[in-house]
Amino acid sequence: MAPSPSDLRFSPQLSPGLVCSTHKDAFHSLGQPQMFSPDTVSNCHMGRPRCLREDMSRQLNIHYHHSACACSASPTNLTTRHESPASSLMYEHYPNWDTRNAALSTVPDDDSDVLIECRNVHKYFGEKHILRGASFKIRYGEAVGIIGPSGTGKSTILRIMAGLISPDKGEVYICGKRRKGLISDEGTLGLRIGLVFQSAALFDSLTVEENVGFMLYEHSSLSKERISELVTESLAAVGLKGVENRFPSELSGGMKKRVALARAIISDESQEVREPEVVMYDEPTAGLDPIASTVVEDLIRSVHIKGRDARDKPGQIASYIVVTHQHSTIRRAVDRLLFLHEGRILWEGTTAEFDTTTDPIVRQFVDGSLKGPIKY
Ligand SMILES: Nc1ncnc2c1ncn2[C@@H]1O[C@H](COP(=O)(O)OP(=O)(O)OP(=O)(O)O)[C@@H](O)[C@H]1O
Repeated sequence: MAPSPSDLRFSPQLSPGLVCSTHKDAFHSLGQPQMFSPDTVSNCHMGRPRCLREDMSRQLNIHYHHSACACSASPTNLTTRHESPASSLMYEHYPNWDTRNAALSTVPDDDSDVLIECRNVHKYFGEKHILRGASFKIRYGEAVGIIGPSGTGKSTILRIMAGLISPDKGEVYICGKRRKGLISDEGTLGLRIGLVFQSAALFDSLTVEENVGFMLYEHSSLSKERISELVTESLAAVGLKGVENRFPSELSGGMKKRVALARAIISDESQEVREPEVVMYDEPTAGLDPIASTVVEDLIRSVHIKGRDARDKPGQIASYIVVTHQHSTIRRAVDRLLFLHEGRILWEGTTAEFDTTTDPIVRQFVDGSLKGPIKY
């Protein structure tokens, strides 16, 4: 039954044109205080009160533009959280946003949780046309696997999403905003992206502590002591203790992967706004024995927002993407799969659908059969 106005326990006054920084949607108040039920309010991934969805608003008989959703935060609430006026919050995240036209945004309502989108991405290496129109979306809260035959461009698409290389054609959108250059060329896009390389890519001449805290030592205003504490916390989250002073050469392969993960998840607490984070793992279990693989697969799950880390605290990673060839990793560490073939997404579905698909190419991959359309 739809709640009646008497069920509503608080009534923040909405500010015309205020943008929900999570979903880039805007609402226009109708010149009157609007009523919201606490039931409709939850925290978005930026830690801010989250949008009301359109269906909920209909139920509550709240009127606003049909394609927009309403951020339930009051200006006061936002001011308190971010120490900036609500209006400047909007410009901080969406400097080109036109408040008059905000509700006419073409961003569809059901794409409001898309963190990364690749649209028709192409990449050449010399004469080789590797990516040939890869298009897909990564949504908030997802655990996505990218699979497919060798050399089809899986690592390349990760590096493009991470902003390490540019596409030759097509676009990458980060939280709805088009990425224009490489990660080093641009300021914040509202999302942190971590890439954990297959090799772990640790600096051999630096200790574990220096490796994990590298970005903070280089770029944050935090004290050395505080960074050291954060490094210890980050290592604890991946189940490592007392290894701060070791060098990478003194670690096993599985430990190196954990250290690389700790480096990906450490966050700069001196930043005013904590952005959500997507972590990408390039073959995280390659070269590990089956038990070490299981440990890493569970670790990947544990630092996700739907998991609990080694300290039994909720994970911080909004979404993650795993490139893998390992069937155990496909089944244990991800929920949705993208099958990349000849530079395009040929198939996508859940891990359960992967097992039952009749697509001949994907089927051959599932079965590991030599018979089928894929020839080596
Ligand atoms: N920097 C580069 N310069 C030239 N060629 C490259 C470069 N990076 C990748 N390639 C080529 O692009 C193709 C795709 O490479 P990529 O590593 O993305 O494939 P993959 O699907 O991840 O393969 P695998 O499953 O074997 O790891 C390969 O032929 C590779 O040799």
